[in-house]
Amino acid sequence: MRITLKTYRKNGLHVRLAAKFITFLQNQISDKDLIKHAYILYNGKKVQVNNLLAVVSLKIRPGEEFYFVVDRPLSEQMVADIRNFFLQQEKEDAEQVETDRILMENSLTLQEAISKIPNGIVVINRDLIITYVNRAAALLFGQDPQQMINHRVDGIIPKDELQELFQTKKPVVTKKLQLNRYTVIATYSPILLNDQVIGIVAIFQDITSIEKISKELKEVKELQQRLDLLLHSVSDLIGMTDQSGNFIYMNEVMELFLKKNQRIQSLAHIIGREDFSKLKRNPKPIMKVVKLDGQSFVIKVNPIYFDKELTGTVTTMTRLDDVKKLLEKIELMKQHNEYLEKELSRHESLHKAFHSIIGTSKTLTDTLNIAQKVASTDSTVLITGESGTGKELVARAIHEAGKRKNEPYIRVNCAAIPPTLIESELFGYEKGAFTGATKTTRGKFELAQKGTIFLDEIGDLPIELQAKLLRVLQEKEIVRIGGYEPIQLDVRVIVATNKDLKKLVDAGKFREDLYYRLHVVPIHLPPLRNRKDDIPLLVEAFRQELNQKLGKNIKGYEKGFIEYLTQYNWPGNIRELKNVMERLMSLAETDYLQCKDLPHYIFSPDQAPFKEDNGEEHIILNKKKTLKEYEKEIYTFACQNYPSFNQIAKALGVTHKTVAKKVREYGLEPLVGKKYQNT
Ligand SMILES: Nc1ncnc2c1ncn2[C@@H]1O[C@H](COP(=O)(O)OP(=O)(O)OP(=O)(O)O)[C@@H](O)[C@H]1O
Repeated sequence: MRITLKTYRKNGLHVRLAAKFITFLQNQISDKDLIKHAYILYNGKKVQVNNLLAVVSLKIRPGEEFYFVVDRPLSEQMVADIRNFFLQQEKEDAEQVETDRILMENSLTLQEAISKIPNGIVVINRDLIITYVNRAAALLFGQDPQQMINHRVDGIIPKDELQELFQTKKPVVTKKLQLNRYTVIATYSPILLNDQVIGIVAIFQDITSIEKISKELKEVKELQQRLDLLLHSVSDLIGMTDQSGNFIYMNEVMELFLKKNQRIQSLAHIIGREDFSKLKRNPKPIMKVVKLDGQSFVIKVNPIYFDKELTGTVTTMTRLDDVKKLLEKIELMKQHNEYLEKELSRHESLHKAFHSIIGTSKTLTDTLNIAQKVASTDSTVLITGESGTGKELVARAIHEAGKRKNEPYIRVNCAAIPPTLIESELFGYEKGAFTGATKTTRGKFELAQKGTIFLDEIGDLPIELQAKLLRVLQEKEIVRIGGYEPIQLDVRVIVATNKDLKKLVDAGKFREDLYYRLHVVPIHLPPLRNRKDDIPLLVEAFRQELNQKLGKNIKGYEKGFIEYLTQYNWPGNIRELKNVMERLMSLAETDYLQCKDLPHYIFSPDQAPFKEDNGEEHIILNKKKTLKEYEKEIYTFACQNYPSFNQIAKALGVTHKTVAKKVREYGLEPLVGKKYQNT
C-alpha cells in the first residue's frame, strides 16, 4: 500500500520529525513486523522507515511529495492519521527551527563523511538486516547499495561471527575475507545501547594490493634466495661491481678471496686500470688470464650499460686449474667418443667373433679381414707374430666365426709339453703301447674331431714329429701310438708361432715341406709398436674390462698418460700393455690413472735401461745414476732376456729368491722373457 505524503515543516523531513514518526508508528501499530517492512519512497529511492539516517539523507524539502509504503493494507483511519502526522503544524519557533536545522546538518554531514570513507562500512541491525552501506562497501560487494539495504546479511556477509557478537558483545572481531576479487580485513564492532547490542558496524578494509605486493615481495625474496644459493654453490668467484668497480655483491668464494687479498679493493686491481677504463668507453666484455694470490684465473668482466653509461659489471673468475680439469674431462669424453665410434664402425664390418680383438689400425684390420674370410673355409692357417700380439685370440676368433663353432676347439702349446710326451699328447696311444700306458687314450687331434686344433708355438715342435704332423695333414688320418688302425680325421688346423719359421728352415730346425704345407694362408699380426694408433683404443677397452674384473671404478687418465704409453715400444706387445694396465688399476688410489704410477721405464723413457744401438743391447753408464738405478737396469735387462726366474738367477749369479724379491721391488714381472729367443 502506498500513501502520498507532504510536510510543510521549515526543515522538511528532518531528523527529529523522522524520529517522532517512528515513535508515532510504534505507538499506533501493534504489529511490529509491519514497521520492519515499512518504507519511505522519494525520488526513486526507497529507504526503511526506521533507518533514521537513510530517511534524513533523502533530503525531502517542505511541500515535496513522498510516499509511505507498507506491504499490507492499513485502515482508513490509520492512513488519515499518518497524513495528518506530516501535515500537522507544530509550533516551530526560531529556536526549534534552528535546532532541527543543526541536527539535520550534522546527520547529513556524518552520512556524507561515512559514505566517502575509502573503507567499506555496513551497518546491520539486531535482525541481521543491513541498514546502511556506504559506497566503498557496495563496490567491494559488487552490488548497488539499495539492493543491499533492507536485506538480510545472508549470502552477503558470513553471519556466524555476527550472530555470535550479539551474545558475546566482544568489542571487535577482525578477520580476513575474500569478497569476489577483493581480499579484505573485516572488523565487526557491536553497537551497544544500555548494554544491549542493537546492531553491528562492519568495516571492510581492502588489502588486495597490499596482498599482491607482499606476494610479489615473497616471490622476489624467494628468487633472491635461489640466486644466492646458485651463486654460492658454484666454484667460480662471482662479483658485481658499481660503475667505479667497487664490489657491491659477491658470492662466498669471492668474499673469501677478497678478504684474503686485502690489497684488492676494486675491479681495477684485478684487471688493471687500463682495462677497467676500457669498460667505461666500450660496452664489450673483457676476458683475460690474470695471476693473483699465486694462482692463475680466467677473468671475464661483463659491463652493464644503462643509457649509454657504465653502471656496473658482473665479474666471474675461474681458476685456470679448474678450466684445465674441465678441458681434460672434455678430452676424455672425446676419447671415449672416438673409441665408441671406432668400435661401432669395426663391429659393423667384422663378424662378432672378432669383436674382442681391439684395434682399427690398417695393418690390423687388413689382417682381420683375411682371418674373417678364411674362417668360413677349412684351410690350414699359419698365424705369425711376436709374443703377445694376439695370435691365440685370432685363432679362437677364426674358429668361432666358422662353421665348426659349435664343435671342440683344442689348443696345444707345443713349447710347454716335454718333447718326449708331445707325440702321445697329439695322437694318443693304445693300452700297453709303452710302460705306463694302462688304458687307451685319445690324443688332442681326436679330441678336436669335427672342430679345430690350434697348435701354438709350432716352431717348438721337435723335428721328428714334424714328419708325422705333415702326414696327418696330408692324409687326414692318425694312428695312435701302439695302434694299427688309422683313424679318419675331420679337423681344421690352425698353427701359430712367434718365431721366424723361414729362418728355422734355413737353420735345419724346421722341415721345409711342413713349412710349405702350413703356409697355405699365412696371417701376420703386427707388433704393437707398428700400430701405436691402437694404443688409446686398447687402453680404453682394458680400462672397461678390468674395471669389471677388478671391481674398480677407474674413470680415466691424467693428461699425458696415453702419450707416455704411446711413446713406449712395448716389447711384450698387447700382453705387456694389458699387464701394465692391470697392475696400475689394482694399485690405483684415485679414480684417474696417474702418469707417476706408470712403470719407471715407461714414465721416464730417457732413463730406459737399455737402448738399441745397431741391434745390440747394453746398459748405458751414466755418472749421475745411483747404484740402485743400475741394479734396476740390470734386472730389467735380465728379465727381458731370460724366460724364468731360475735362468735370470743363473745369469746374474744370484739366488732365485733374490731375483723374485728384486723383480717384485722394481715391478718387472711383465717383462720376464719378453726378448727371450729360444732359437
Ligand atoms: N687386439 C687385441 N685386443 C684385445 N686384447 C688383445 C689383443 N691382442 C692381444 N690381446 C690380449 O693380449 C694377451 C695376449 O694375447 P695372445 O695370447 O692372443 O697373444 P699371442 O700372440 O698368442 O701370445 P704368445 O705368442 O705369447 O702366445 C691376451 O690377454 C689377449 O686377450
